[in-house]
Amino acid sequence: MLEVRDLHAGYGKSHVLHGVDFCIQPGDIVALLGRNGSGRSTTAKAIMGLIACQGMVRWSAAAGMVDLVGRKPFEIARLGIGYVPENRDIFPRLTVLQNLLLGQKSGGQRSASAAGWMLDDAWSLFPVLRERAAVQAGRLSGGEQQMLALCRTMMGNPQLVLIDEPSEGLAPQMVQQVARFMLALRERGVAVLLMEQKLQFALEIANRCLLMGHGRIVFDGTPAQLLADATLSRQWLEVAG
Ligand SMILES: Nc1ncnc2c1ncn2[C@@H]1O[C@H](COP(=O)(O)OP(=O)(O)OP(=O)(O)O)[C@@H](O)[C@H]1O
Repeated sequence: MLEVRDLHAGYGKSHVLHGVDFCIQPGDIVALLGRNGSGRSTTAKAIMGLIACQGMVRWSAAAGMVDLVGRKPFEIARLGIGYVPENRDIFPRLTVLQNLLLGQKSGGQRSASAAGWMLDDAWSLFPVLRERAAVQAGRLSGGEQQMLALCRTMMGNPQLVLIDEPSEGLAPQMVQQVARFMLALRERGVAVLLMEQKLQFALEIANRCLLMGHGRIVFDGTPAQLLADATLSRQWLEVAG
């Protein structure tokens, strides 16, 4: 469904991605792992059209196969790819409900056959959001803001969602809720690309993992394969919880 080939991107003269290759299939939860600064967020920004890039990013949308390179972020969102950036990107002065309804407007078209993601889905996965529906998003705790950011993106009805460091700064109980959220997405056939620093969290929920190093994918396999190779972790990952 998403095929990334020979992707190059960076910031001005700083070349960060040096030919990234990977694929994501429907219902996959793929963890993109690597040391700090290895280029995980840059990969997400390049796929979303937020920074200039070269290479190929093929996406099978409802209308057929399209190349995303050179498209604008709003077009990419409408084609069915959601993005939850590390800073969560919610509107702090709007209420929880207003944030969710805005998310509905920014996403792709709902097909007649697909029920799509509804407010009730957000409420049932994260009941605290319903309780706080009329509260300004800026007044929520960090964990609640993360829940809101995840649900807001889902209101756009993406088939693939790129989630950057969702566990960052969250209490362990909240991290478990985020994990349950991702497993609920998989049940609906939504694919996830998870940029994560916490190895244990990522490997518990992912069915595949990619390791980034030197601006490329240096490993693509299952969590079990990664865990079986201590050299890989030593070489490409920091010790992470
Ligand atoms: N806006 C920017 N301008 C210039 N350089 C940047 C910018 N954003 C990131 N970089 C640099 O690009 C490299 C890759 O950063 P990126 O954020 O993609 O890494 P990461 O793997 O997501 O790790 P982290 O979680 O630490 O951000 C780093 O060297 C970083 O300093």
